[in-house]
Amino acid sequence: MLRLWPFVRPVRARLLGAASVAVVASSMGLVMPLVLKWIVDGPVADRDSAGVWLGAGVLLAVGAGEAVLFGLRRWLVARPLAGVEAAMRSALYRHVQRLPVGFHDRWSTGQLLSRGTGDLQLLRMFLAFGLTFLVVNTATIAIGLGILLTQDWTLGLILTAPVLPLIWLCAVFEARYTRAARSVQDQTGDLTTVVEESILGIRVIKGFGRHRSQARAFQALSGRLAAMEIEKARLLAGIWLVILALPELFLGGALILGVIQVADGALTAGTLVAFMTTAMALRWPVETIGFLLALCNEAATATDRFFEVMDTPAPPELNAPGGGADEAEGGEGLRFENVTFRYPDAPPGSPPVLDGLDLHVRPGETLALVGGTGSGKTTLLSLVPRLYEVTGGRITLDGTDIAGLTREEVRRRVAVAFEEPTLFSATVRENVLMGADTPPDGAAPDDESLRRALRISQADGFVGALPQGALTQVGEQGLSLSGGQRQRLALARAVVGRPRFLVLDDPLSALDVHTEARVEAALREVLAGTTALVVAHRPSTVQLADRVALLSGGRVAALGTHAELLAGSEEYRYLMTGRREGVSAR
Ligand SMILES: Nc1ncnc2c1ncn2[C@@H]1O[C@H](COP(=O)(O)OP(=O)(O)OP(=O)(O)O)[C@@H](O)[C@H]1O
Repeated sequence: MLRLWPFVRPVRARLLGAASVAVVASSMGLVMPLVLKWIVDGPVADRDSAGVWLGAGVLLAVGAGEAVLFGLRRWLVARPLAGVEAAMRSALYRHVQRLPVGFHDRWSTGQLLSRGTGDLQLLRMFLAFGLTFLVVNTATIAIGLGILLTQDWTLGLILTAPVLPLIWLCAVFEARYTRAARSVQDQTGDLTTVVEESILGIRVIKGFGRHRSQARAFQALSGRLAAMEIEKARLLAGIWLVILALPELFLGGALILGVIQVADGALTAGTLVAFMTTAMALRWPVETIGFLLALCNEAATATDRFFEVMDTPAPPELNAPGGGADEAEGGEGLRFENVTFRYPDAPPGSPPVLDGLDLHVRPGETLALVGGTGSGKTTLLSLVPRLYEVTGGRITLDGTDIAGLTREEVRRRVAVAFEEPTLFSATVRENVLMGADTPPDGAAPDDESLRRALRISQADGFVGALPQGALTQVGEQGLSLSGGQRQRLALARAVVGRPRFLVLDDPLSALDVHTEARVEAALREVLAGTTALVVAHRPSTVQLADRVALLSGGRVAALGTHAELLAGSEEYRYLMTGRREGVSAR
């Protein structure tokens, strides 16, 4: 938990102030028994009613002072710690955004969500309350035991006796509770994933009438979580029982001994009252130790879970300072040289997806990539904007190795549109302009580029018919669009920045043939000046391209025009026409 220091550092003065105020407030609670002793042995014994009133007034003042100080403690930490939580959440979000796609392949959304919400809330609670009171209660117990020992050392020793066994029991409890807390927090993440997936996949669940079995599966998972929570509660109840009962037994023993001493005249009644009230005042700090230890454990687990994500190394922002720029303007196009790629989480021994692949897309050329399902087309495309890093070989943009360019530079030159179009909860305009360079502060938003991009992707018609045109909110919290409409907006996003390189993964798969033909006609205008690599499944999409590459066995198995490949490659013919015998290319 010491690793939280960089986040806590900015508020250290406030935290220290709050802890000091709380120690003073708690100690004021311990002054009360001393005032009581004075009242019993003094004014009560002397039947001095004015003295009793005075004593009562002092008690009231001490109580009010304690309340004000506890309020001050809360005021001191509430706002700064909300800031600490926000800063940690931002750091986590920033890091998750920077982590490579390979990380997101491995991690479930629910685990990331629960770490960014529940775990951080727990940490704030611990810092605001748990940490302070661990310090305050320890100090209060130490001061209280000191007072008890000075009032009557024999009775004091009896009350101090259970301290050592309690410490040992707490250590045993902590080890067990940590395991349970970790399991509960991990299972909460898994449950979040199930909720997220079933909401995203609600159409499939309903379509296959699986809502009952899905609900049963969810119930089983949440039942396991509940059982773990009960296990946690059982552990907490056990330690609480011991923490409550053991001191209570010794307190009873001290009371019997004290009464005997008072009867023998060895102790004043006031001292016994003060002793017992001090001991009672220590009950709350002792009782809460169990709860605080539990909170401390959960916070430690939350810290571990937070740093598990934060410790995953993100790729450096800059690989080669100064490498970049448009030094080879109008250069060599896009070149794959002996590219090999294997997914980081691929089963050991499995062949690489791409194996020594060579391909050259000439400047201004549009090259269609065709291949059987699972042949690695999407994988090859993902390597160009460096969503994954090549395992071997290199990829060059206009002669510059992309490994030597900053990711920012690569992504400025290369625009992408994937088959699964993702729209964010924002306006159409914001979704599309994500693909353009961010204008410098204060610059006018580029409406002309937006109109052009919407026209090329044939989206201007339906966007114009939306309730607020391009300013209509779409995405999860907005208007639902059809698959083809979403695909066209994703295509608009890819072309809006007039990129030099365009990488499209079957961008027209959801369109009807007429719309596809119109998009293709408009796309030709963009593709004329752009070097493009386009995954194609249908002959109509292939028509867009100058040449076609057939991907098979992790390499380019054939390269040529559509007609050449139809005539010369059986596999290509089969993919495009479903027939193996020769066909005449039209
Ligand atoms: N994130 C991943 N981790 C591990 N293996 C993956 C990952 N993504 C894809 N693969 C594997 O890599 C191979 C190539 O997948 P890819 O998606 O590139 O094929 P594709 O040619 O685009 O297929 P399709 O035409 O069906 O979209 C497949 O065997 C697939 O199982």
